[in-house]
Amino acid sequence: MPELVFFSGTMDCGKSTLALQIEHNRSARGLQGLIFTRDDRAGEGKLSSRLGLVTEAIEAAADLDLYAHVVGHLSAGGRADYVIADEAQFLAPAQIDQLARIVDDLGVDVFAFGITTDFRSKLFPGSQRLVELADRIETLQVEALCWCGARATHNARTSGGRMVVEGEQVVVGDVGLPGAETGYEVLCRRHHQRRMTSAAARAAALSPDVLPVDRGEGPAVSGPFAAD
Ligand SMILES: Nc1ncnc2c1ncn2[C@@H]1O[C@H](COP(=O)(O)OP(=O)(O)O)[C@@H](O)[C@H]1O
Ligand SMILES: Cc1cn([C@H]2C[C@H](O)[C@@H](COP(=O)(O)O)O2)c(=O)[nH]c1=O
Repeated sequence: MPELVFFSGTMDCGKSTLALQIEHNRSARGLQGLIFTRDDRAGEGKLSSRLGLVTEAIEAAADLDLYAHVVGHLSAGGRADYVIADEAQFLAPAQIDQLARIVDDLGVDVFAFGITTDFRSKLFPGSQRLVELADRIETLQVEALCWCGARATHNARTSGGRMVVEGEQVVVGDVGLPGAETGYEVLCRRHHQRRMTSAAARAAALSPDVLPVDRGEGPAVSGPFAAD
């Protein structure tokens, strides 16, 4: 049975890498897929992974009817054995319905990849629709980690290094750029709720207000993986 599968996780957990692997394994066996993406960091019409791989993709602009596009491709004699949709959180809910229709009316597997929640831990509309419609939701197996060592489950946005909780839902950006005007950091829920990024944790550990009294028991533990 063809399926609509939603591979979800935080930023930087390997979604695009998995999309590229699925594409590679299927095309290596002679299958032909259509790859959609939207607002990839590498630029328009690209599906890119932080491991350095990138492939051409169809930019799924807001007004692109994904179902009509696949039908048009088939009508013109093209093949579509499967469909990949990366950055699916940016798709409109109607476009997710179109993905479901590709599965149900055309009998084609659709693999969608995206983050579920935004920097305020609110659902993206496209991800909400995927949760509502997907046959299966798969959580990525490679865990992205919070600075404390716990599994990262939430995406924080930083502005000039400080976590922010107000702003536009969509701002394309990357993790690992703490000084950037807009950056992102993955956190566990506890530290997302407390707005404690790695920089904030480091600053708190260095603050004289919270320095532990030295009782001659060795160095105080601070930084990543320290208990807070
Ligand atoms: N230099 C590196 N060496 C090994 N693995 C890396 C390196 N850089 C990134 N990765 C892996 O790539 C993952 C991010 O992959 P990517 O597909 O870009 O994530 P996503 O699409 O979920 O944002 C990281 O979680 C890590 O496992
Ligand atoms: C949390 C959050 C993220 N984004 C953007 C930032 C990136 O461009 C993508 C996620 O890409 P990834 O391959 O999963 O790392 O989404 C955003 O626009 N708004 C947010 O709240």
